[in-house]
Amino acid sequence: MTTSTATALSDSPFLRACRRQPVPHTPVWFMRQAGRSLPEYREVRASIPMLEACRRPDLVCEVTLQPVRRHGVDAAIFFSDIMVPLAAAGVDLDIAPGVGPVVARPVRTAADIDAIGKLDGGDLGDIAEAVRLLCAELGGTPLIGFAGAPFTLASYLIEGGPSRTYTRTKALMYGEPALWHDLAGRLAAISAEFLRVQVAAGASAVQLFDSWAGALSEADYRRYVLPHSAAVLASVAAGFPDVPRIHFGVGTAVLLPAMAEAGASVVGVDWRTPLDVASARLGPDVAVQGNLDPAALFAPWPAVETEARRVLAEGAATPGHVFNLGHGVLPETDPTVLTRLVELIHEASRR
Ligand SMILES: Cc1c2[nH]c(c1CCC(=O)O)Cc1[nH]c(c(CCC(=O)O)c1C)Cc1[nH]c(c(CCC(=O)O)c1C)Cc1[nH]c(c(C)c1CCC(=O)O)C2
Repeated sequence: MTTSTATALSDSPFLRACRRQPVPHTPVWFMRQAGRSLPEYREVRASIPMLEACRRPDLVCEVTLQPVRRHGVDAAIFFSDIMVPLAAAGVDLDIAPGVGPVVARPVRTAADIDAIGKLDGGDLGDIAEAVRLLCAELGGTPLIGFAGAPFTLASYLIEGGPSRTYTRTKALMYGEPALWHDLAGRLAAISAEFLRVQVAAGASAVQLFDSWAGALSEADYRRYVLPHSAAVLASVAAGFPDVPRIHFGVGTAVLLPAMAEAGASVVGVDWRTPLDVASARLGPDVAVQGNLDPAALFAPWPAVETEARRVLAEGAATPGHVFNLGHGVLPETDPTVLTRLVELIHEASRR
């Protein structure tokens, strides 16, 4: 990387906001900005299964760049899936269209847990290659690397697929805590390695997705989950102290302080909690990311604008704000609304 690229990156509004430094405008990117809302994405993916697409550096690079070109967002997020490192560690799984992750043999016993392999960075050469290609193309635009957090990953492995109630996951957690901690510890090591490979290859920040942690009480989160997510974030902090760590989940109003304590520099907030309220709970040393309701993008533009301006105003009352949705872009979203939203955020927050 040239010195001027390194300076441009370090001075980028996204990384400055993560560090709670003054910014020329509020940075904005969208979870799932690369994906089915874009016709150019659907064209590239037409005949290629998701997990295969994730292992092709040229394709990952193209798809990651699509929303940066189209919307002018302030950061790219690496195109992959939270299940990719588990597949690389030998778990037999698929990503079924319209369903999500499906695990061939759900993990329920000590033997199942023992069968989960270790992830060796050497198995992720194509991931590192894709990150390097991307960083060269992105120049001064930061790339966010990501991984799934142990609870969210465990829920897919134990349930065998998506779940609304997490009954088997919780049954293992409450009923066999030693097995639970063994599994969560292994998943933490896999996620940490996935993040390490992305950052070592050039990613400027990381996001740990604990999308489904909101299913837990604060006490259970602290007891069964926090130590494992903290291990993932600590491993990034130890290797790359200057790389911001974003920690995100849905329905986490009561978990926000614990999610920060796990070692986050930025906490992602869904639309249920106003950003100023979230920030008051998180304190002055943590930035916030969010939190426009993804469903609000289906309203007529004046209503989208009103909601976006409210989020900006609430974000302005925090130590640092990265504008985002409260969860991922829904596949049916009109991409022209996303472009218009980026323009609005940049203009309305210009200082
Ligand atoms: C829920 C889900 C998973 N995996 C999948 C689903 C969706 C099921 C469906 O709607 O058909 C499958 C999946 N994952 C991804 C795709 C392709 C892109 C798309 O269709 O939009 C597809 C089809 C990309 C992804 N999957 C993920 C990313 C990275 C993060 C991002 O872009 O924001 C991408 C590009 C990460 C991911 N992957 C998963 C979770 C829980 C997360 C964390 C983020 C979240 O809560 O939504 C599991």
